[in-house]
Amino acid sequence: MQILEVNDLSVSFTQYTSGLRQRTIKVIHGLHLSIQAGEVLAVVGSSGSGKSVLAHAIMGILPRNANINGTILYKGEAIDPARQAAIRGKEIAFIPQSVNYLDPLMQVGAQVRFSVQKGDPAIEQKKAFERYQLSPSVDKLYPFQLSGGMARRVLVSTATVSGARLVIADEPTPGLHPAVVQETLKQFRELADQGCAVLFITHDIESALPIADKVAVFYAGTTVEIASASDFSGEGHLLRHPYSKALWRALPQNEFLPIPGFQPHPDALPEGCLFAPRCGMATSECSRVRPEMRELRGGIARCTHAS
Ligand SMILES: Nc1ncnc2c1ncn2[C@@H]1O[C@H](COP(=O)(O)OP(=O)(O)OP(=O)(O)O)[C@@H](O)[C@H]1O
Ligand code: NI
Repeated sequence: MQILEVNDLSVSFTQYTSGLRQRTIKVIHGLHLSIQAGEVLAVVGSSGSGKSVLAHAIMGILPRNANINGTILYKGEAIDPARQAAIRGKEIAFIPQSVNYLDPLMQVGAQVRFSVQKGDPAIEQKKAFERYQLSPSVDKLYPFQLSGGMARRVLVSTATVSGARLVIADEPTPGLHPAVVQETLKQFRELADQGCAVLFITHDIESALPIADKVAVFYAGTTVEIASASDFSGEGHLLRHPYSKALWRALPQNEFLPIPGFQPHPDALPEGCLFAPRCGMATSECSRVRPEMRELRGGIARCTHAS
């Protein structure tokens, strides 16, 4: 069953520059992706590629100056702001990139109990605290009394006790102890195995691969490839898009080869393929025409030359 489907999504922000002059920058464009029940989709890509904006668009928590086009379907039904508000925290759980999303005026144990939808709130909260190595005394603390790592573990607890059908985790693990990272990843896999769909945004491809079914590679505001996690192996020959291959080869445990050049800024995107200025395979056609996503060897890639 398809839990989440994003079709031709674009997000732009209107900003005031000098005086009353406005400018609009499009930070997500032409984005398609879907997640089935039972699936973990990892979303990777460099800083500023639009991963958090996508998460916020799905949750319905973008700021007021955002304009959204395209459709977001949850269980086959388009979601509008009213429905997003109704299912947020219940059917869709969110682990935000910033720990500032915790309610500053509520003790954290109560926040976790408040999220429990099935079973006894006190028991479920206790189990989650034990799983994430939070001592019982943390129950009565307020968010400002927590370290960054503890606050992250509280956020993960909140999402995992919620019984949500879709979990969106935006970089949930930086700064956490390796054992807690492993526990969190294991929990995502278990949630998916119980029928949940998990969208897992991360910088760490390597640690996401063992639990992910698919990987979506973001570049400059859109997906350039969606591949099976198993395609990320060896020298990356199974990957389709030159950027995914370059990203894979750039990992220290692989060839540690940096990618020359920079990701373009949203207000200065190249006319053709977004990656053409940095791509060794680029031809003159690549600088003129922006490729659409196309199916290729069981995955999807946005590249004219990929084979
Ligand atoms: N409220 C906003 N107003 C204007 N621009 C924004 C706003 N929020 C995000 N952006 C821009 O949108 C682009 C995508 O940002 P986003 O936070 O989604 O990146 P990201 O892929 O999550 O990066 P990171 O890996 O660093 O978290 C960036 O260029 C960012 O500056
Ligand atoms: Ni982000």
